[in-house]
Amino acid sequence: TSSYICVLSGSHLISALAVRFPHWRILTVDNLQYCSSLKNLRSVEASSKYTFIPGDVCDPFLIKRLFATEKIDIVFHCAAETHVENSFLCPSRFMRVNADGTGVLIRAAFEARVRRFIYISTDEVYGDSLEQPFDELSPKRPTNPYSASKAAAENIVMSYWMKHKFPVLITRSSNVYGPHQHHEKVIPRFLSLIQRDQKCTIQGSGLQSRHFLYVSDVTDAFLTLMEKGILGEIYNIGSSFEIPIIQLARELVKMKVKDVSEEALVDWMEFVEDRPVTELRYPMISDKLHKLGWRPKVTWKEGIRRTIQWYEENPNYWPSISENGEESPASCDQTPSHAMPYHVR
Ligand SMILES: Cc1cn([C@H]2C[C@H](O)[C@@H](COP(=O)(O)OP(=O)(O)O[C@H]3O[C@H](CO)[C@@H](O)[C@H](O)[C@H]3O)O2)c(=O)[nH]c1=O
Repeated sequence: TSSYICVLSGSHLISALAVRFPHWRILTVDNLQYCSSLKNLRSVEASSKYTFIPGDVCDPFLIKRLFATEKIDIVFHCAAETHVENSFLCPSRFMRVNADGTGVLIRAAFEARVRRFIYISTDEVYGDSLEQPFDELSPKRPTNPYSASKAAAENIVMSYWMKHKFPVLITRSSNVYGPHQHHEKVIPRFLSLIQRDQKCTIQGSGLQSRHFLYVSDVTDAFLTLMEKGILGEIYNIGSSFEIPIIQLARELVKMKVKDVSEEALVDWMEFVEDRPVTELRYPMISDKLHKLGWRPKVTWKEGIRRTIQWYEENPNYWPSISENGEESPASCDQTPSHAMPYHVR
């Protein structure tokens, strides 16, 4: 039988669902912010099973109407403000989109008796750890406004499970990379900079490390959880591939620049101001998900090869990083239209 599935953002997931379940109807809601693009959905746009709805997860009228008019069985909630640096500039916007938006969505989904509500969260809710890896029972200790807003959203989702046994699942994944990703994230950013003969902008010492997962492995994990995940549970989606950021820059330069010598590598790095909080590493144990049969399939070597090739073939996919190598911070000073004039005495 065909199901009705609603995905809030998450273009790779939508493409994977369309391939795996060709009879399902897929609805997507996305407000097409600077870091998303309709081009990411080219593989599904012609399908009669697929509908794109431009809109905002924070819009209760739109979201309520959506659930009232469509018979939705499954929700994947990937809509979020995601960039840690921006979250220090616009903390309230992160709370509004990530926490309030989740509240709007889960209430509508609950009232419509959705069969599964899968919330896509992050390893950053644990805060960082130098030694001890996190499992799903580790406490949440977010250290930036982004992860704080994701932790708040998780709590809202869990409260619907605890109070109503509304069928929720939560995922927490490591850093994702692969084609299409906006160049605010470190791998596409370094690749785009190197491609333009510019230096990799290393924040702080570059000794902080990240675990990277190729995007198709993450969508596989989402599908595994949709089919086999235990309701009310949280699942880590981790990777054993960990690399310090400075080493990442070195590797990417070596892959992109022909015959570059070891000594010349340093000329490709520019050390820039660190973030307000340096999160050193996010080690995770993913045994719970492994028990459901999921394992990452794409090696770093293969994943980065595909990624590099994609960025070389699509150099102008995103508007380019500005000349000085910095992107303008997302603006967060929009005044609500109903705001009262404020006079300083
Ligand atoms: C863009 C950029 C980043 N970095 C560093 C900062 C971080 O230590 C590391 C990774 O940065 P980002 O690619 O922005 O990713 P990070 O802050 O880890 O967060 C990502 O990964 C998280 C999962 O851990 C997601 O929940 C977030 O939404 C996602 O943005 O690279 C640089 O040194 N230079 C850069 O230009």
